Amino acid sequence: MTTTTLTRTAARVENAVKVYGSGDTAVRALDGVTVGFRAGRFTAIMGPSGSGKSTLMHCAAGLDTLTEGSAHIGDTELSALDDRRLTLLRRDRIGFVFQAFNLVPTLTVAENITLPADLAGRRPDAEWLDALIDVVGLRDRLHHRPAELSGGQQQRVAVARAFAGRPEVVFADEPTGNLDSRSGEEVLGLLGDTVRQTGRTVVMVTHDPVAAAHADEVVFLADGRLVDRMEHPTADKVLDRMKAFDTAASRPGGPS
Ligand SMILES: Nc1ncnc2c1ncn2[C@@H]1O[C@H](COP(=O)(O)OP(=O)(O)OP(=O)(O)O)[C@@H](O)[C@H]1O
Repeated sequence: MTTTTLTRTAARVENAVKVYGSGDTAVRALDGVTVGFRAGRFTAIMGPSGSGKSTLMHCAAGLDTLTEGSAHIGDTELSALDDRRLTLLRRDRIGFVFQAFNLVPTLTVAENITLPADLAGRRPDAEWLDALIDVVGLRDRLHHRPAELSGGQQQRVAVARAFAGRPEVVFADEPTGNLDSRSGEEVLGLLGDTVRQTGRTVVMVTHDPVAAAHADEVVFLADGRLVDRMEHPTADKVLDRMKAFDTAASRPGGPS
């Protein structure tokens, strides 16, 4: 039994293979990845460009399907769900933050945050929302529209929206990609604070060692394979590990 199966995981994939295309042009974006994302923690997925980070996130979150293997949110195996139930699972149990903030420009900050719940016909938990608004520091902006906010503030709204429904896991794909470094730091600090203050789970794809250093743990992909995990990362340690991808010793199947 591996550590992964002994620890409670909010999301996991087992023997995940993803092949895009077919024949001569087929790309094996995931090549047998088994990884669990621990509940109540902030995990970063790192790796060189094209290593399969976004593919892993999309398949783990039910935005895309695996070619082989399985993906689970909690105890639910995603391939067992039809399209309708998968849509409901994404809506009810997962939050998303993307590089583009994806806010609705005609709605206020408050309306954007509660939009998923409103669309689902659910009343958001008022106490939870109230606490969340303080964590993201948007109380004095609730009646503004996205265009009246800075990029960093808009991404804070997207973070609040992702957590508003108390999801089991929030997936973030390069959430600071459109932000200057200071705003990026704020959003990353916010993701970490939200995890630590609320016990929620975040899985973030990034190629930036400074961003990864905000996480509790980093998992490293190379050539579609999981090659390492690192607890308590620092930017320097992550950068050093990334540099090692160029050496033969770090290649899958190579000496460790
Ligand atoms: N829709 C697609 N069709 C064909 N190939 C794809 C598709 N999406 C990704 N790929 C390929 O799969 C591999 C993994 O891509 P992926 O986007 O998951 O990597 P990544 O680590 O997130 O890269 P980056 O850091 O550059 O965003 C790459 O070779 C990519 O070109």
